[in-house]
Amino acid sequence: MSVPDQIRADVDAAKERVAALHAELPRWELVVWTAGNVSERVGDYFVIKPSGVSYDDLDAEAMVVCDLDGNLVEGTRSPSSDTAAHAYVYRHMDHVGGVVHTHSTYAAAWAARGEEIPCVLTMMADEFGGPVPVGPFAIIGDDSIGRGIVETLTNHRSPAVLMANHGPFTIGRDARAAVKAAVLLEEVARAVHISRQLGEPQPIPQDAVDALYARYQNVYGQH
Ligand SMILES: O=C(CO)[C@@H](O)[C@@H](O)COP(=O)(O)O
Repeated sequence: MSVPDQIRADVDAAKERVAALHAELPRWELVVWTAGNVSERVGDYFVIKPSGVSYDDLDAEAMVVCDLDGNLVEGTRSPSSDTAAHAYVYRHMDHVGGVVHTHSTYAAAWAARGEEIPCVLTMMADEFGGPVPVGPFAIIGDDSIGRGIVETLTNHRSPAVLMANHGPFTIGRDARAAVKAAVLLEEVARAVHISRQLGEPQPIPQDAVDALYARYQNVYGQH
């Protein structure tokens, strides 16, 4: 099988982007071995990595394509073991164009405690719009993880969720935005963890969180 001709070029471009973005996971020390994955939506399909393949071997040609039910439609290897979770998110969150899953150390440590990361840094207000929430414990193999991600992030500002006893999933308008959220998540998870070792981090007032989030989401960057 393969994708419809009218999206062939878009799928091929997404394969290049998603392959390159997988290299960002070891670059920012968000993964060990093969323990992380990135996907990007292309119409009624999404591009994702093959399961268990070294990041050194993940080029555009290695990427596989699935439909929104998580069925493999293009590629010679099995898709990521988290494909069902990515697919569930795409089916139930129309605005999401990219999904990332890692087991990054500090975010996983907060997930192991089932504790949300409090909004005590301006970087958290900027990128997450408040605390980073915890999602329910769910075992890989069906829609449980995807359902937990969607239930937690629907109507929530955060693009990241700490799945209890597991690790972070992030979402974005595209795969790059989801990777960025995963990178900043691990940074704030580490900083708040370190802060709490020496005292009690101080929450940012809600009006300041709202102002910082609005600026960062709508003004920050090149214009
Ligand atoms: O933690 C798990 C499996 O338990 C996965 O998220 C991780 O190993 C990545 O798996 P894939 O290589 O994407 O299949």
